[in-house]
Amino acid sequence: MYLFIINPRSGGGAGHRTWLSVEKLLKERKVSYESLFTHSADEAEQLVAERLSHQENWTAAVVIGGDGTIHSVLGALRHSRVPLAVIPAGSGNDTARGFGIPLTLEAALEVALSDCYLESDLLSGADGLTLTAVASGFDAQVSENVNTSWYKRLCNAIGAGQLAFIIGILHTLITFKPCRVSVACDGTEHVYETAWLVSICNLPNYGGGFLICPQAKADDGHLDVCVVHGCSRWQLLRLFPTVLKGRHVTLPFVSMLRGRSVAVTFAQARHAIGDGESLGTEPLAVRCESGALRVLSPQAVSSVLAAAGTAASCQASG
Ligand SMILES: Nc1ncnc2c1ncn2[C@@H]1O[C@H](COP(=O)(O)OP(=O)(O)OP(=O)(O)O)[C@@H](O)[C@H]1O
Repeated sequence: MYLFIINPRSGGGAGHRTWLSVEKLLKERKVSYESLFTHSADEAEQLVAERLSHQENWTAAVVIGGDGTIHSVLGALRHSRVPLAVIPAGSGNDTARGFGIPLTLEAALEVALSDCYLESDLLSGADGLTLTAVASGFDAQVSENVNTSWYKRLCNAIGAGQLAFIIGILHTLITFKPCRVSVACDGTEHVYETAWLVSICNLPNYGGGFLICPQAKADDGHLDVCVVHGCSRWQLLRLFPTVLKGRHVTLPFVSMLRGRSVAVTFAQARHAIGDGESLGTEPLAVRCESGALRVLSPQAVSSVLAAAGTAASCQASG
């Protein structure tokens, strides 16, 4: 039995439209399912936990929505052994990209109905769980600005979600000021005097496909950290095209760190986001919860083929 969790307003209404098409395909294929429409993150966490506890035989929990919708059910799915599947219907869809899940409905549904999952790490902090990345500083401010903007709705309406982030970057570049930050990685402190951003990543990408930590792997038991510091506004602007390909990592004003626990304290209050959702402006303390969430992903197939004993599995369909 599959549990479909639908956020009808993700992607500016794409969630609802996607569900109508998916439901048709499920009926054609005679797949057993239950559906759950959710209207807020809090409601979703509670309803999903209730549904999962009512019966034992869930094959997967399939989210139709964007990164925020997936974020809302992490607490309910963590350690449940019910795998998460994703049919992307958001504007950024970074979770889907990071797990190699196709962005087209039919192909994503094939993955959701398959049985190959990765045992993904989760980022755990005072504000709960995050799957993709906890970002603080400039890019969190971009997200805050985009999420409260008129241009996000317009870009979603014309199917150009990524364009909203580009507009948001330019908007934030004019107003944001860098400041001192302390980043403690597995207890070792690194201090940067004029820091723009600190990103703690489980997946390589966020912000609609930017490869901020290109070497990050969901199932490696580590967090990858990118710090951008000591550069001018103009250098920061020129950095963004390089991030699309992950080529920024060798620049002199980019520092990459790695660890299992990361604490970030800015000298001035700075916004943070997890999976694109606001985490407020308090200092961050994030640790890696190894293999805490099963995720149905095409990457699991290659992991299984590549090495025995990897944190991935393909089982007979039930
Ligand atoms: N389970 C949920 N049901 C309904 N609304 C939710 C749920 N989880 C989060 N939300 C709210 O809906 C908003 C939009 O959802 P979501 O983030 O999935 O889509 P998006 O913003 O269009 O895409 P993306 O996050 O991929 O850019 C969230 O920012 C949050 O405010």
